[in-house]
Amino acid sequence: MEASLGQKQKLKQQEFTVSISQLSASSSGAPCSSALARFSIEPEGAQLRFHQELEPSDIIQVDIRTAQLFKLGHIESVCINEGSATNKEEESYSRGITIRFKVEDEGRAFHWAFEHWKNETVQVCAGGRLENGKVLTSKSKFDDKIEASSAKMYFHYYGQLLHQQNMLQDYVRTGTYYAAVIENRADFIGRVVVDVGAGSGILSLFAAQAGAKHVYAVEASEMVEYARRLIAGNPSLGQRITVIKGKVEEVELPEKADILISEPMGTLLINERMLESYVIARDRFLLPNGKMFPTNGRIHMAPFSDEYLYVEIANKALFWQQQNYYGIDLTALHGPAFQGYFSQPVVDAFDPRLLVAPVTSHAIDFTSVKEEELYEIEIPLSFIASVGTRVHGLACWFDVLFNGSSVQRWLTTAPGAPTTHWYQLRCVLSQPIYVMAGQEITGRLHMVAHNAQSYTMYLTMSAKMWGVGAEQGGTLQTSSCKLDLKEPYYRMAQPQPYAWAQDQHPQDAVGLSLAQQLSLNSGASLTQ
Ligand SMILES: C[S@@+](CC[C@H](N)C(=O)[O-])C[C@H]1O[C@@H](n2cnc3c(N)ncnc32)[C@H](O)[C@@H]1O
Repeated sequence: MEASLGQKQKLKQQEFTVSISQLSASSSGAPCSSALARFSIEPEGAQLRFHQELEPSDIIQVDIRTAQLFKLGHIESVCINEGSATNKEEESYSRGITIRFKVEDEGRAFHWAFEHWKNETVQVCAGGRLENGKVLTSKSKFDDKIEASSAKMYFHYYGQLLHQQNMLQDYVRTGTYYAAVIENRADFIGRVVVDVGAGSGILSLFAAQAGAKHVYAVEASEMVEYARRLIAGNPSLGQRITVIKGKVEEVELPEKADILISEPMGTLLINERMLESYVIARDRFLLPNGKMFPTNGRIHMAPFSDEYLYVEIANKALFWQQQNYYGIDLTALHGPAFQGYFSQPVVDAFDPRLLVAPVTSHAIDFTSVKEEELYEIEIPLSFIASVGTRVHGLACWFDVLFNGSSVQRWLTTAPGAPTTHWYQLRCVLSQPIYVMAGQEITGRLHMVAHNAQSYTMYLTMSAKMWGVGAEQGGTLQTSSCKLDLKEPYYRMAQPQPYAWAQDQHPQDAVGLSLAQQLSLNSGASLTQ
């Protein structure tokens, strides 16, 4: 079944052997006959034709754009359409064709193919008006909010095996997923699972290992071809996995899921805006009270002090202080260049001893958050400084929880924990603030989603009045910055265990080529 789906792009058709009988106002209860159901692309759009074995000339043509398919039972469906028999006079009444499949899986595949080819028609008719007056649009929720060029680069990136390998080789990540699934077999055994953004298909295979009845692996990039191969190479698991190419915002599935599994986390949890797709998949495919793996996530934040990092960033703009660059004074651009460097969040693994106050957290419950709530995230900040120091900005990281029925497992990207390919993220203030031990630091982190699958970050941090006059309120110093989460500064060459940071300062790892930075992380090239 998978092979013929895979070849569809080349063959431009897909076939199923079924039994059919026709129901209509004028002919009821016609006998069942064996037929070849063929989906194909014709000049007028995608078509479904039934070629009957006994009367090969009697072809029943179904216009998928207007037809509807309903399940009658495990192996029986009905297709309601306004088609015509090609060898007969035009008939203008609606009719039903009962379709019987040999096994349930075949019916499931047929339903999937029907919806898939219908979508294909929608693409062909993008924005066009159909004869029945319905306006079809190819724009999905994803297309509405994401710039086409961003999506193209994004799915191109994930279509390459090397980037999937990079994620698979993050053993903290993949090992935690494996443990969370296998330790919670009870949540998978006999269940229908949807893998949201399946990539290589690894999580679908884990779900099948844990005893899932059926897994729908939905993936929008060209990685589906490799996922199919990987799944076919593990046949005992693969027979319970259907790979579906498309965006979770657009594909149709033949049944609802008991559990969703996904790895939608980008840098700082929210980069790439895939959490929104996870939430849309929940609303489209998950049964009420179904489970989500992961179930919820938290963004953690704390002020940090890192003189080396600050000087390193400030020094990057020194180039623009040259007054005689081939006879040209560059200093007019020093200001914007300086601000530009400080608008890049820094991604690296830092020593948690750089944190200067206890952590504050922002929780997101994937099972209940509304998609729109992820468009703009506002986090009030309030910390008590543990030491007197210069605060250079806000350090951030995240974790997610797999809230299984048997075991609760956290995947953390915290500083000091084993390093993941997400590392941690730091927003560096161009104007550091001075604090005394015990002084309150307030502020806010405001993140606004943009159509290039990331966020603009607005950070404000203030040191509250201290000592005499403090009772009047008021702030002593305030520093703000605007950053683009899509343009981080990747500061590390290789994923390192945390032990690295204890005897060697992270600053030693600076000066990477762009190529090195690109190979770092699943988010890296997306951000260039
Ligand atoms: C971070 S990767 C995870 C891949 C795989 N699940 C794993 O854990 O190794 C996210 C995958 O989701 C896919 N993806 C992102 N948004 C999607 C969407 N809206 N619909 C379908 N696939 C999507 C990407 O192409 C990518 O392969």
